[in-house]
Amino acid sequence: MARLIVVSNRVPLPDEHGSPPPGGMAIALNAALKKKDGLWMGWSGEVKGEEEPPALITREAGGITYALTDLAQKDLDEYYNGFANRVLWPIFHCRVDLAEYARQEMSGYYRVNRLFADLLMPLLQEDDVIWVHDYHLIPLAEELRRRGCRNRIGFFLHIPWPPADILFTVPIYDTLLRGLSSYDLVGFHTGYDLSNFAECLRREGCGDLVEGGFCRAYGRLFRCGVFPISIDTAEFESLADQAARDEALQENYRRIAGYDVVIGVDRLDYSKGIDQRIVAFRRFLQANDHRIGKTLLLQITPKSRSEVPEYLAMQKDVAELAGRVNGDLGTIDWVPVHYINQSLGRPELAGLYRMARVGLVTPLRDGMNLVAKEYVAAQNPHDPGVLVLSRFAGAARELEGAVLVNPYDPESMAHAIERALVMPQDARIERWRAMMARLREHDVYRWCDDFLSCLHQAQNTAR
Ligand SMILES: O=P(O)(O)OC[C@H]1O[C@H](O[C@H]2O[C@H](CO)[C@@H](O)[C@H](O)[C@H]2O)[C@H](O)[C@@H](O)[C@@H]1O
Ligand SMILES: O=c1ccn([C@@H]2O[C@H](COP(=O)(O)OP(=O)(O)O)[C@@H](O)[C@H]2O)c(=O)[nH]1
Repeated sequence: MARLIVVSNRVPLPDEHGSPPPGGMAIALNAALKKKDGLWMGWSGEVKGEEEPPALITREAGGITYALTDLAQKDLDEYYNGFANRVLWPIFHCRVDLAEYARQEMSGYYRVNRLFADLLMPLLQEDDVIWVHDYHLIPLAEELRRRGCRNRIGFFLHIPWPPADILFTVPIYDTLLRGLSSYDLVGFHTGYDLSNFAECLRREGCGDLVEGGFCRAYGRLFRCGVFPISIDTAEFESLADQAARDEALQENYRRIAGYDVVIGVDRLDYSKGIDQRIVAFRRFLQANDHRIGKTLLLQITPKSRSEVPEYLAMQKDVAELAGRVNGDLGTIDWVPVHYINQSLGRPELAGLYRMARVGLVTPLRDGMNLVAKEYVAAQNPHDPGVLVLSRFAGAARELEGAVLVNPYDPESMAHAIERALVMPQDARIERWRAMMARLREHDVYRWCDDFLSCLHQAQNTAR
């Protein structure tokens, strides 16, 4: 049986009992890895001394082998905080204005990819199938091929692929495009991402899509496809049901239970449109006097990538904005914006999603956005809340029952919030059923199976 090797920057390690960590993708990949005697390789999350030689520490847990490497601070700064999160992340999210390109950081990015390839090569067996995840590791297949690797290698991009004129602002965009052509399958969340990718190849004159789900570029033929990631839908439904019956949890929520709750859940990231959302919520309150004192925005926002300057600046800006709205509009017994910088566990999130009458998911741009899907899966089928969703989230391509909004237009967002709050129950149920049918059929296990079966079919032209 061919083994499955998953490679990603972060590795979701199991807890001390060997259970997979929370997160639909981690659970689905864990299940696939267990079936296939698999191995998951990536960064340990630890920093090593500059002088310590690179090494892989392997450990077994729950039927899976984890192969982890520490990174030196310089590697982390240049590869993760630098090129990945100060060039690729902003540019792929169409924020050219925030990109800070430095040649040294780009070198660090390639150095860490070479390090991953060096460490992985000795572990590989002839029939292993390799699945590489995300923008941190675009060059990995090319590096593995250089070292003689002839295995099938798939790549999945979790963030959007940008339009050609935006990608071309990365000084080494052609190296990235060429790097992807070393894979046997390249997967995206949406058809828009795939067509942007193809447009980049065409404009560069180095390739195009060809019949049958293939792409020909840089002299190689490889598969390309659309694989929208999803959640463990059944698990989220059941977590929300349990939360609704959990007296301790309900007691915790007592203080907000009497209000109409509008919920936002996002990492503190500029791509998520959190400040635009707070501005829109303020407009909504100002335009709807009768909501004053009755409706609140519960914004759960764990801090993220705090070593990257743009993220650090955002921490201050969003906190100040929330404080200003509360200062201007709040009263002694009502705080309009509950802004929380903590990461909550899934059972608690599921309960809060269920309690909220509106899920406000308004990224400026997002690969998929799993929160949108979780909000839907957590609703009470007899009295569901309404999802207000940015048209620029990958999830908008699938969740047709959502109220779609333009996150750059605060007035239309304010209007959408009011529309969601007054929507009659039968309309809410109809919208929810359509979205839930999609999520039940296309859960994260389906995503994983679809990608892997396509990768198994992919003709390995490197063999
Ligand atoms: O690892 P971090 O730097 O802390 O960031 C967390 C993850 O953020 C990104 O998530 C993306 O993947 C989601 C699942 O496919 C998708 O729904 C979302 O739209 C994306 O933003 C990133 O791509 C991951 O690699 C990070 O681990
Ligand atoms: O306090 C929190 C906030 C978020 N999440 C989870 O983080 C994921 C966020 O994924 P999404 O695709 O929405 O965005 P990303 O952060 O990956 O860009 C979702 O599964 C959330 O349930 C969580 O577990 N606790």
